[in-house]
Amino acid sequence: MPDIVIEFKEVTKTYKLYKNDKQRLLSVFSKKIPHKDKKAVDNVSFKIQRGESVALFGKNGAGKSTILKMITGVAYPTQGDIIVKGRVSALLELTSGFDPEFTGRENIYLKGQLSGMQDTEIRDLESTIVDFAEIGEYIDQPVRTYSSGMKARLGFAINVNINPEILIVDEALSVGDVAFKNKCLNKVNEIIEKDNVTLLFVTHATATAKQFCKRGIVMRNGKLILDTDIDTAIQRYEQIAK
Ligand SMILES: Nc1ncnc2c1ncn2[C@@H]1O[C@H](COP(=O)(O)OP(=O)(O)OP(=O)(O)O)[C@@H](O)[C@H]1O
Repeated sequence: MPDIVIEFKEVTKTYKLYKNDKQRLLSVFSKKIPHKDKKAVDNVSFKIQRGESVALFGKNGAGKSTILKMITGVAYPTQGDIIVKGRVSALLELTSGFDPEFTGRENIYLKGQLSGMQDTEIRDLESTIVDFAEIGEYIDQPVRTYSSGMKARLGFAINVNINPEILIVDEALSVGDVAFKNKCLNKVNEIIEKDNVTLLFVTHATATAKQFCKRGIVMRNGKLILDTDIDTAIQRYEQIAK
């Protein structure tokens, strides 16, 4: 029996578009406010097995981020079912979820707890995370005093070191300088080389996708149009992206 860790079953996500914010607010009280429906994800089904590395391709607005948001639980499907098994680490919005008044070190505990870890487990990883982030004495300063690059470094350091079972990487991942970026890429490589770690990678950079993934899913206007080996997926994506 294949060990499926992510499954989308006929998933649709519809956003309601209102004329303006006032109309959007009024819609909370009345169902009669005029709006247009936008299907960001349209009847999408796929299964990803434990240990697979899958690239998700599509032009701007194809529905990739919406899929990731539903996997991480930030957005919910309007129709269909989603099954996600295991600890998800999303290298997406690295700077979100920090409490600005807490120090970097305290935020390590905060994020660890939110990921379902015990304090003892977090304590064991604390020095690894601090060393990885390379933000020096700022680790004991409140996060509100950090530059955006420092926040991203700490966010990345936490997310990759909490032993994720499912790793979600967005190409928007540009954390700090070249040296740190290379360190991040090496770390992602190291994680996905472990058996049993599943990778979902969203990118427009087909060469990088090929480096990490064997399978590719191509999205267009919210629909899944192809789910196949990485070479065929890249070929198709390059055709539609022209
Ligand atoms: N909160 C929202 N309200 C209304 N429409 C939305 C919302 N979020 C996304 N959309 C729309 O849904 C569609 C899919 O968006 P999504 O962000 O998933 O695309 P994407 O493939 O990730 O694009 P990109 O490569 O630009 O990040 C787009 O047309 C977008 O405008």
